[in-house]
Amino acid sequence: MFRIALVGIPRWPGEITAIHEPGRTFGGYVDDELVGTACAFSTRIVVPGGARLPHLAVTRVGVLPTHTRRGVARALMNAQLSDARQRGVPIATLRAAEGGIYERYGYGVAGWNQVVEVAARRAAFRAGVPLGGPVRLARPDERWPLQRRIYERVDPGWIGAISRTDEWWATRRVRAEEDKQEPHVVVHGRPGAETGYARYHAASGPDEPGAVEVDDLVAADDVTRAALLRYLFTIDLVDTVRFGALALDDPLRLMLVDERPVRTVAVEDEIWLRLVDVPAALAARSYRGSGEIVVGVTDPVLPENSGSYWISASGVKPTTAAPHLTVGVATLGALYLGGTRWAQLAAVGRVEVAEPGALAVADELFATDAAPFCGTFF
Ligand SMILES: CC(=O)SCCNC(=O)CCNC(=O)[C@H](O)C(C)(C)COP(=O)(O)OP(=O)(O)OC[C@H]1O[C@@H](n2cnc3c(N)ncnc32)[C@H](O)[C@@H]1OP(=O)(O)O
Repeated sequence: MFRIALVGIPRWPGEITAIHEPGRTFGGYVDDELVGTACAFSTRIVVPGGARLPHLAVTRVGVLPTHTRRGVARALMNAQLSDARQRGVPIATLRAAEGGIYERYGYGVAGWNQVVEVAARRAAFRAGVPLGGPVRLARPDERWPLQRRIYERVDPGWIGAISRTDEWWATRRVRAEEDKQEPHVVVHGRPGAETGYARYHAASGPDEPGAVEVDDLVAADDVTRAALLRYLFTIDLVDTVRFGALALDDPLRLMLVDERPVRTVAVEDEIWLRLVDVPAALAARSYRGSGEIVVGVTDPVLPENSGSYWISASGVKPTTAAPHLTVGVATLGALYLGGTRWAQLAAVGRVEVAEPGALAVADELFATDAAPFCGTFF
């Protein structure tokens, strides 16, 4: 059904149950006919301060073209959110097929990624960039279990990173292996103690001889990362290395003598974030500085989130005090990982400001060191 809703998805070759987590698929029915779905993977997400919170990775939202625009998706999204709330999941995120759909359900854009192309033959590393240890290519039979083992060992801790489930790996594996171009996995670190990998394949466009696309890049440290990049930039006959998703503040440019071989060809919204349990999610992240503010939140879909919250570096608690700043839950979702500033959203009318000085306090409280980035597509 989802393949009919989202035109262009290839037929799934195996058992569909392998890619659906039990209990996480909602169906929308009209007269006993299945006309819509909303699915999810149960993972964990890293929030500012490093806590890993239960997280719903929402995916495969679709309604048959014969039944769109009559509230099926709305019913599915609302049911999914209520269910997550009851199960104690404080955060949901998704990747949006279109930008105009999900804000009405309380999702805001909390993180972006950039698509980057590197003219590999011109990419010379600066003297201070680590050489890294030797790399090796994974054998086809070990490719997938090895990626998973390394991902779980590295256990990415950047803000916005998520864990990956059985169903997620099953989906990725089949989709990557059915591609015309075989995936290759290059690995860094001693066998049994690998510290990172990059998965890439030859670009398939007829006008792209000599181009490879990197679909996944995971490194435990700077040494590993440098080693994997050095490998990718020195493959014979490869002129262009395209990274499908890097963090906005990725240091790649800074590693090179000349930055110009690195070109950002697109910036895309990546993390659409929904605070399912506002007090739990606010209390789970860290805050900076000595300021304090009262934030008012409105959430028509999950009204139990509506209210005022006192926020400071020492904690978060509900309050009856009048809010300094008031936002819809989608705007709070956009702010939550620190990727957007309160002052910016106030300037475009997305924050109701009762106390103008509170904007600078809020920006200091919510500030983080790194741009939020997930790096896991679902
Ligand atoms: C996370 C992911 O899975 S991304 C993949 C999303 N899926 C797709 O793009 C597949 C193709 N599209 C579809 O299946 C459907 O059109 C859906 C799922 C996007 C929407 O389903 P519908 O049942 O038509 O949505 P529903 O009738 O509940 O509409 C709810 C609201 O969203 C709006 N809306 C629905 N689709 C869109 C859209 N593509 N762009 C903008 N607004 C939209 C409706 O106008 C309605 O607005 P309102 O609340 O102001 O009345």
